Amino acid sequence: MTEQPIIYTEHLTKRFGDFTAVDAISFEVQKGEIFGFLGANGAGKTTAMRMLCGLSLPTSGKATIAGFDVYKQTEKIKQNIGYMSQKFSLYEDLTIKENIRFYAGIYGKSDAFIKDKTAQLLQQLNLEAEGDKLVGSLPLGLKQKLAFSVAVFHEPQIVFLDEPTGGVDPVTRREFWNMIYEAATAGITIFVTTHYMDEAEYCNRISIMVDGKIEALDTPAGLKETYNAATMDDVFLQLARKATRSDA
Ligand SMILES: Nc1ncnc2c1ncn2[C@@H]1O[C@H](COP(=O)(O)OP(=O)(O)OP(=O)(O)O)[C@@H](O)[C@H]1O
Repeated sequence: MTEQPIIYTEHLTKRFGDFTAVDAISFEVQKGEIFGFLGANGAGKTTAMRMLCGLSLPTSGKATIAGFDVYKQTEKIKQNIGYMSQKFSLYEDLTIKENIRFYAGIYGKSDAFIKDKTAQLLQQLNLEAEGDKLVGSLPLGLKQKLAFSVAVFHEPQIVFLDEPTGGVDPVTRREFWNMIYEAATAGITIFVTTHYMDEAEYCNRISIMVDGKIEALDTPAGLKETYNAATMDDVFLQLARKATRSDA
């Protein structure tokens, strides 16, 4: 028997007035998968992701996240997911420990859970002595790794990452992806947008959006074969060239 997909969408659509930002997308993601969600600027990725996170109601179509309905069970969805992006992450004017406590508190974790897991997290990031430092004083790469750790702190079923490594140096991006792999191995499903094609190669499967539609969806190897391309960069460019949207 196959497991229920952890993310399921069918003709999921979002219109703003008469503009269709997300146009009838249908796909499934399995538990523990690392799923890359690619597309040129303006393709509709953020709009789609906001619907999947229960932050924005679809205009039409269906979607369930961890079995919860995106129309009726948005609170359940929020409890079962983690989220981070380059734009929205930690509070710069709180310390590392304060940030952890704040986010863990939102998810109703016990003091004992927070204490144990905080020690574990600080050790993993080699930050044992830095817990009382302000997050604003940390370098960007470290801030992003910390933000990821905080996004999965409450052990969500899925974590949504919106361009999590934007502006981060290649070595730190590599380390960041090691953390993603560890989380996926622990059973957390990863849904990630990125503009870096080397990162796309690290995903189990990738979808590529063009003008609100999913134009391609496969493994990196499968996409390269279909588009007769040597690299993911080449696949992406072939598809992105089809875009007609003005901000794409
Ligand atoms: N609230 C809104 N009202 C009207 N149009 C919107 C709104 N939000 C997004 N759009 C439009 O929908 C389209 C898709 O935007 P979206 O931000 O989802 O794209 P994206 O693929 O995430 O792009 P980027 O990589 O630049 O973040 C764009 O043309 C954008 O201008």
